[in-house]
Amino acid sequence: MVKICCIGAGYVGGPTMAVIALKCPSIEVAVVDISVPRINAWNSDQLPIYEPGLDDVVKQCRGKNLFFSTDVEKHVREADIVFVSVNTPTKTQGLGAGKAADLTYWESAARMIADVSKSDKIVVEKSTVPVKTAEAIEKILTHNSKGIKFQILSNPEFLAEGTAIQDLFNPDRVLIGGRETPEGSKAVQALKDVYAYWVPEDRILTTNLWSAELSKLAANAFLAQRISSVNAMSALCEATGADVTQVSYAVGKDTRIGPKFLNASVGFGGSCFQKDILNLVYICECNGLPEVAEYWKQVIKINDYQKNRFVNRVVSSMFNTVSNKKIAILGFAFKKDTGDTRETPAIDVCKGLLGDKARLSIFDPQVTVDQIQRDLTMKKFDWDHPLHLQPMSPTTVKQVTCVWDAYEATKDAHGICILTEWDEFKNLDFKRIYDNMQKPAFVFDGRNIVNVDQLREIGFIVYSIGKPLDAWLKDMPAVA
Ligand SMILES: NC(=O)C1=CN([C@@H]2O[C@H](COP(=O)(O)OP(=O)(O)OC[C@H]3O[C@@H](n4cnc5c(N)ncnc54)[C@H](O)[C@@H]3O)[C@@H](O)[C@H]2O)C=CC1
Ligand SMILES: O=C(O)[C@H]1O[C@H](OP(=O)(O)OP(=O)(O)OC[C@H]2O[C@@H](n3ccc(=O)[nH]c3=O)[C@H](O)[C@@H]2O)[C@H](O)[C@@H](O)[C@@H]1O
Repeated sequence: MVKICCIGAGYVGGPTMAVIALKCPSIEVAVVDISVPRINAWNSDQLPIYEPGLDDVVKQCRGKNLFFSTDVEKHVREADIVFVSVNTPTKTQGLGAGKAADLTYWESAARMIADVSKSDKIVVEKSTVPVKTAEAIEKILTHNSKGIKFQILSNPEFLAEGTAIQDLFNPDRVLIGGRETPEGSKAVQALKDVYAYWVPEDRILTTNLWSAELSKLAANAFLAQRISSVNAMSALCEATGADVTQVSYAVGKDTRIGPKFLNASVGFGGSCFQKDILNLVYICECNGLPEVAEYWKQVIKINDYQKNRFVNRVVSSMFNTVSNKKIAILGFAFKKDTGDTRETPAIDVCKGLLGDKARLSIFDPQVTVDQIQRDLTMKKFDWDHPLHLQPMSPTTVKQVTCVWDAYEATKDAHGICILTEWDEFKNLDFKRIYDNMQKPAFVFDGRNIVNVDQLREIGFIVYSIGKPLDAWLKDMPAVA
């Protein structure tokens, strides 16, 4: 029986391995992690991450051919294939600080694999890593190998949160990069055989190691670039009276461009887009390509501009001050159908409003009070470290309350900011909400989910990203 071990039981390791176990009943899969609470949660009824369909997959295989454990060394030693899916945060100190990927967790995993192994293994990069990481990992493994042979493969993951199970069941492609040697090809084939249980062969792409590593960074950069492009257009739409939804639709109808990923928003969030682009920028700079680095940097600059622009709209619309005003924040997760708040635009928007002394009442159906307080007090990039290394009891922000209901959040509020596109926000009783708010009552829709005309009819002053401006807002400056 082939044995797989995955180091890192996070958003990628957990769902990916659960799906491999489900689709390959004859393979034994162990997911290991240094975080005891995380593994305990994977072994309980309350999984550590919220992902539609995941509970069902885990229930079908846990205890049969899927195991979650903190006994990292035992499972690594026994495995034929070891996936590494640990954190690769942005460095906060030293060379490349603020851009380069911090490979501390990867390196310690590689050293441990070399230490405990007693048989040949295939080691698979599942984490997103800088180009040429495989070379460094190879060196660590071979210099400590005691005669054991390791083959390194790059198998980046393309799932998106909220649709992870669907994406894993039916991936657009699986990418496997390996050394172009007979041993390398054999290892690539072994991993191909795993995916071939359920992925059609023409969707399993094989490349050299460096192409696979770079393709992952490139794919995220292209996706984020689309969002920054449409968000840049949203500012121009507001200035000219065009409607960004109509523009996106018209542009996306061109089959060469396509309709997906063209929704204007308050900005993209999530654990990877910014991190991976910063990493790409750093690699370009290190390779003497400052113009290319500058090009990709713009994607992040526009994203920051969009978040600032949103905050400035809120403040300038409300008579240039939100001091002591209650602002309801609907949605804190970085997108719907996840409880993940890593790099969510809500953090920057809330901090911006708090900077202008607002009082915030926050509601998100999947995010806890503790998480929100941690996010609003944590230093940039601290979130991307294993849980037990993060500050656990930071000071709470007094002007922030978190509630479990949108009606409670909006009661007596002066304004509402919609920051996540949760479906339930589309069906709120906005007449009831309006009646219980201070007047004039404002709605700032950062996700373009409300029916602007209906809300205006109720009496709201409405701002919706990239849509023709409310008469109220027309003469207000919206400087970013
Ligand atoms: N979150 C996402 O949607 C995607 C993430 N990725 C990439 O996958 C990698 C992992 O991301 P996530 O799963 O989101 O992170 P995560 O933070 O949810 O999970 C990483 C896990 O690794 C564990 N860990 C760290 N060092 C370890 C060690 N030496 N031994 C054992 N366990 C260790 C941590 O405790 C943590 O539970 C990152 O490189 C990320 O860029 C790639 C595609 C999608
Ligand atoms: O490497 C990763 O971590 C993953 O990053 C993204 O997945 P994810 O961040 O989970 O979610 P997305 O659906 O890509 O959304 C990212 C952000 O962009 C925003 N977005 C997305 C699409 C859009 O049209 N407009 C827009 O503002 C979302 O609201 C969200 O804040 C990629 O889509 C995955 O392919 C990749 O594997």
